[in-house]
Amino acid sequence: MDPVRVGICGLGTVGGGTFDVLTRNADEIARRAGRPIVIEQVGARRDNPHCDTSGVKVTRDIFEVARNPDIDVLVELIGGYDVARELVMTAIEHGKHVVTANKALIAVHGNEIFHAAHKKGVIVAFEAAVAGGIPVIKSLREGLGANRIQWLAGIINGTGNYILTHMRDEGRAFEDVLAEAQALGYAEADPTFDVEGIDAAHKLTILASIAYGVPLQFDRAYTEGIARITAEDVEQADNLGYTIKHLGITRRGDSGVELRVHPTLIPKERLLANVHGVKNAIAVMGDAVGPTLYYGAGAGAEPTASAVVADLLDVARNIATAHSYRVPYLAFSGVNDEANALPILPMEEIVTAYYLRLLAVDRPGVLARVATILAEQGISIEAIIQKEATEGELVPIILLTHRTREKHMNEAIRQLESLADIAGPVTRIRVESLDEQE
Ligand SMILES: NC(=O)c1ccc[n+]([C@@H]2O[C@H](COP(=O)([O-])OP(=O)(O)OC[C@H]3O[C@@H](n4cnc5c(N)ncnc54)[C@H](O)[C@@H]3O)[C@@H](O)[C@H]2O)c1
Ligand SMILES: N[C@@H](CCO)C(=O)O
Ligand code: NA
Repeated sequence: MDPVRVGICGLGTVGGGTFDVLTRNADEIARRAGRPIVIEQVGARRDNPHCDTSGVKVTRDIFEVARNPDIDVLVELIGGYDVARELVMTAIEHGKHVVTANKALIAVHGNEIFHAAHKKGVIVAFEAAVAGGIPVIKSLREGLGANRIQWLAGIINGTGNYILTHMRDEGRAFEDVLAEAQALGYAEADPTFDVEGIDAAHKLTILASIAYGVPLQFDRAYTEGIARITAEDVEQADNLGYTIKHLGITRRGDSGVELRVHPTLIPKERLLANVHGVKNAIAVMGDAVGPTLYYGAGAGAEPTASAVVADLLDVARNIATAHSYRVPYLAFSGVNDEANALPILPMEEIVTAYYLRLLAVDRPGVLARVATILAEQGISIEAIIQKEATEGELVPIILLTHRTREKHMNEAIRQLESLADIAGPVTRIRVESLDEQE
């Protein structure tokens, strides 16, 4: 059979890894695909010293690849929103299939891209965009196709988990570990995307669309980063039997879909609490299958290339299949714009448990006043820790609450912060039991 001719745009971390894996495993990949998958052209601003591109056409103009009639599939690995969007739309206009690792692109411009691709009858594949090498999109879209997905929760940013792991285990500074993650090629071009949860929210947006059939709605996702987690909170969480992880969580209820990324206390015995370093893991709850878990490297050159090349294999196998018989982009037939009108819930409407840390003046009755405010909002306390104070010192009070609606917690925190007995802002970290029954 004719080879599938690939044009790789962007030869950085993932582009370089993809080039290497495709070259190194060419024979085995060809046997799997039933035809060779060949790199016809590379579009890159500069050479990658790790890649031997002799024998391949190299251009500095990536749009030349998008228009090249000898290319069947454009692999977009430049990253970012605008140029990547233009590149992918140009490739689609020219009838090319597209493989991308760009979650920002899919989460923000995916609805438009899938519409254009659907019209043209071309494939847009993006396994590498979520959780790097873990085949979670394929699992959710195909393997779990029988299920009504109830919720999913995951560690879906490798850089953030790498930072949290090394800060906790080695007591190292945030900036120091971040620089290491950047040097290893894990971080986004703008690493605030990693630490502020934007990257995780891009990925969660994509997962929620595939899980429930809702349109991509990145602008409705709630995003909170890891930069404000303190060593004290890590220690207190540990004392209470929890680990703090940066989670993306989405849950489908009768009135809407929760879509949120934030630091989360999870029971230490959960598998997700034991996912360390650059590893990612996503727990998915389906009504028929029950809980399933997907684990592996969430970032890095070759793990991510593994997903890019798997998508190329899918393209090679489906290139001659009529478009209407292919697996839909977001799991539901069509492009998800009318499939499921369930709204994304505003953060005030989500229901979860909370960890609170307050600094109180050591006076009789403080605890009672705190408990009254919580009770008035219908919030019940599961556990409380109050440390001994030395004369005149502020004492930390740590509270774990039962599940409540976020708006009630917002009001309780507002009232707690206005108490004369409470100094400074109240620290709030959400708690998820990730119970299989929930
Ligand atoms: N690094 C990872 O572990 C990882 C994992 C999963 C997904 N991704 C995604 O993969 C994509 C690429 O990430 P990366 O880490 O390889 O980034 P990178 O910065 O290492 O590589 C991007 C490359 O594209 C080139 N480039 C950018 N704009 C260009 C243009 N207009 N013309 C020509 N070349 C251009 C850059 O010079 C660079 O070499 C991003 O969308 C990222 O989110 C990365
Ligand atoms: N910067 C991302 C790359 C993988 O998507 C991460 O650290 O998870
Ligand atoms: Na993946």
